[in-house]
Amino acid sequence: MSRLIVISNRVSLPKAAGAAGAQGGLAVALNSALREHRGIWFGWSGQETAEFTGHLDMQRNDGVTTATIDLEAQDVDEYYNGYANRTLWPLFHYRIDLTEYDRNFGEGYERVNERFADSVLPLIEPDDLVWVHDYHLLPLGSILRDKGVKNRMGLFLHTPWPPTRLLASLPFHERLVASMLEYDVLGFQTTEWLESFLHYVQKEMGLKVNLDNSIDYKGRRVVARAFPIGIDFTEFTEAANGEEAREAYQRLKSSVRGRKILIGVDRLDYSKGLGERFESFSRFLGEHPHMAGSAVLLQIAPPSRGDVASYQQIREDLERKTGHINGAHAEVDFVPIRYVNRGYPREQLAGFYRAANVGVVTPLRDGMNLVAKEYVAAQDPEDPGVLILSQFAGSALQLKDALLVNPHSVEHVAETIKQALDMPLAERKWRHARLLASVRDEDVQHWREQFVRALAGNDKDAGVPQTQEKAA
Ligand SMILES: O=P(O)(O)OC[C@H]1O[C@H](O[C@H]2O[C@H](CO)[C@@H](O)[C@H](O)[C@H]2O)[C@H](O)[C@@H](O)[C@@H]1O
Ligand SMILES: O=c1ccn([C@@H]2O[C@H](COP(=O)(O)OP(=O)(O)O)[C@@H](O)[C@H]2O)c(=O)[nH]1
Repeated sequence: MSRLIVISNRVSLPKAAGAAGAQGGLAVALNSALREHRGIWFGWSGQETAEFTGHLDMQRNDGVTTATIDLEAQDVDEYYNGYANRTLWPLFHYRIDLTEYDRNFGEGYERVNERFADSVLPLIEPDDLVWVHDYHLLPLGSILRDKGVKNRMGLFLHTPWPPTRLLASLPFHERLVASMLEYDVLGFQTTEWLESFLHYVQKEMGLKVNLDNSIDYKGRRVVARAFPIGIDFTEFTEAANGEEAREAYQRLKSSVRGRKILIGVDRLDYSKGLGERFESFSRFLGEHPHMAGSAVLLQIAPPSRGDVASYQQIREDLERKTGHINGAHAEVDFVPIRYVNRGYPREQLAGFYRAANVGVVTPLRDGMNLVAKEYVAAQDPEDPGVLILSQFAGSALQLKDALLVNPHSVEHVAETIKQALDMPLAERKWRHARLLASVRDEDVQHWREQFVRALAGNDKDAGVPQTQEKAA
């Protein structure tokens, strides 16, 4: 079996992990994938230095070998806060109004991708498979090719891929996409993002897409497929049955004194639709006065990317909105929205999910959304909660038995909250059983095996998830 070199923007180091839960779905998925596979995980340490040295910090923790570099402040500013999170992230989440185009960001992005390439190069051996992750590193494969790397290389994009007309607003978009065609495998979360990508290469680059969705480019064949990411189902269900989860469950249950619980768990990001969610809950409370006082929304929202202005703005907006809604609906012994700006370890989250009657996952756009899958995995099958899920999350293509909503429609989400709280046990059970089968069968191991098989070049039909195929 070939060794795997995994490269992502950030590597989650147990020692440097900081606030629990702030790491997001990518780190969670890669940690569990790498524990299964021999190899190295390379990326940024998350630390800033005065000057870039290229020093590699190698560590072995919990069965995973990591190699990290520090970046200098200007790199972090222009590459991570700049091009990655002020240009590509909003654009890929259809927020052209928040997308900033700044020449320095583009230069910083290219400089850091070069630095990544130079630093990881000595670690790559001839038979290694190189697996690059996400929008931070789209041109890395092409830079490595220029430096003589002949290995099989793949890219997995964790975010949506935008429609062609949106992407065309990005200066030098052709160059960016052409650089991606130096990979051997391009993986997307869903068939929807895959189709957008293929549309772009046909319409903007005039390339032909073969029947198996491969593209012939400069004498090489690039395979493009959907590989929906999953959770580590076994690990998560074990956590959900553990002592820490039980304590968290009790703590939450006893604090609400018989009221129904709705739960949201999201990085504090404008793509997660938190403002619309709070409005919907407020509308529900206003429309059903007899139920006001009998349901609580617990929103866990660890701060994310706090140096970026749009994230500071959404934080302020949500604080104002929560204060306003709580002021309007609170009683002396009851506050309807518990808004918590900190992260929790997943063992505790599992207990909170299990205690909640309704999981509210309503992003305006999301590559996948692992919280939706974790909520399902944490339920008691004999008395499960109900998942309300945005039709614009990648996970909606698999979790079709959730209550699918349009998160922009406050009316629709408010009605769906009522439907979820009123749902009879029999319906809750059959919906949950189907959701659970999908979360269990298309887990993170399945995702990794499918991608690595395609990367190794010995698959014929890998990567087309059964449930998504039916939807397409
Ligand atoms: O590293 P950060 O800037 O703190 O952000 C955390 C991660 O956010 C994004 O996660 C995506 O990956 C998830 C797993 O595939 C997926 O479920 C979710 O829909 C995506 O938004 C980002 O893409 C990652 O690179 C970040 O690490
Ligand atoms: O307090 C928290 C909040 C989130 N998470 C984890 O962060 C991940 C979020 O992944 P998701 O795909 O939902 O969204 P992303 O943040 O990657 O956009 C999930 O595994 C959550 O369990 C966590 O461990 N603690």
